[in-house]
Amino acid sequence: MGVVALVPAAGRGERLGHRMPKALVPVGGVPLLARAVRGLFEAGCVRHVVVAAPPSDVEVVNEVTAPLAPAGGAVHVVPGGAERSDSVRLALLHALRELPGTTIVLVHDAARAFTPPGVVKAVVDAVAAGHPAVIPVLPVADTVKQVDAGGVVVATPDRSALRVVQTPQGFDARVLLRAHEAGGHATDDAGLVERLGVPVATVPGHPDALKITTPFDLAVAEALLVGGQA
Ligand SMILES: Nc1ccn([C@@H]2O[C@H](COP(=O)(O)OP(=O)(O)OP(=O)(O)O)[C@@H](O)[C@H]2O)c(=O)n1
Ligand SMILES: C[C@](O)(CO)[C@H](O)COP(=O)(O)O
Repeated sequence: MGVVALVPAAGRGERLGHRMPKALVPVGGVPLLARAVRGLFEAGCVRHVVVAAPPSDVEVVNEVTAPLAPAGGAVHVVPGGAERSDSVRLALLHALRELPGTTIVLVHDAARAFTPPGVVKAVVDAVAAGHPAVIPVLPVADTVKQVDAGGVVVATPDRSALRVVQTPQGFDARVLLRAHEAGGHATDDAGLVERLGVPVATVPGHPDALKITTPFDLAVAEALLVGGQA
């Protein structure tokens, strides 16, 4: 089973508002990207990771991630693109060109630095069991409203049928390639796969797999470390 993980890490982190790219921002002294990559390897089923780095930071990203690879594995770093989907596409093409035998591809945000290895394993197991696309999800805790352009409520969707989506998202490599070859952008890779009409299965996500987006999220991440939870 050839499992390769792609880690889009080329975002600027505008909402975090740090002076360095978000992937390199440290929590407890360790960059978010290094934590995310370490979690992937700790799952025990990933040997190769392809990181899409900010184009001006390829070298530093290489220095940060190269030592994390297990024996027989490696971290490959490629320059990312303008949007997340572009970064994933560039990493995917690199993986399929340089790592023949890749059958399962995970796509994991650098910003989800505290994702438990058990979530990674559950996604891989579900793809290996025959699901072409698998995403980790959580139930929605709050009541959700749909609003119009003016912010006026137009509907209250049934939240029992809604899920919050995390990463890593796992795919049969051929399906993910087809989805990216079809082009376009989506906020997650499952969104591209859905457009092919391919079913996307779900497995339970984990609250620790939060996406570190804002300064508040970074404070939550620091608190998880202090509390010994992550
Ligand atoms: N052109 C881009 C944009 C985003 N990402 C990555 O996609 C993941 C999810 O994106 P998000 O957390 O929203 O990060 P940013 O785009 O950096 O955040 P912001 O919108 O606040 O700038 C991150 O690991 C980010 O580095 C990427 O690889 N290439
Ligand atoms: C892929 C993702 O993490 C799933 O929740 C998310 O869609 C990426 O978020 P972004 O802020 O739109 O880049």
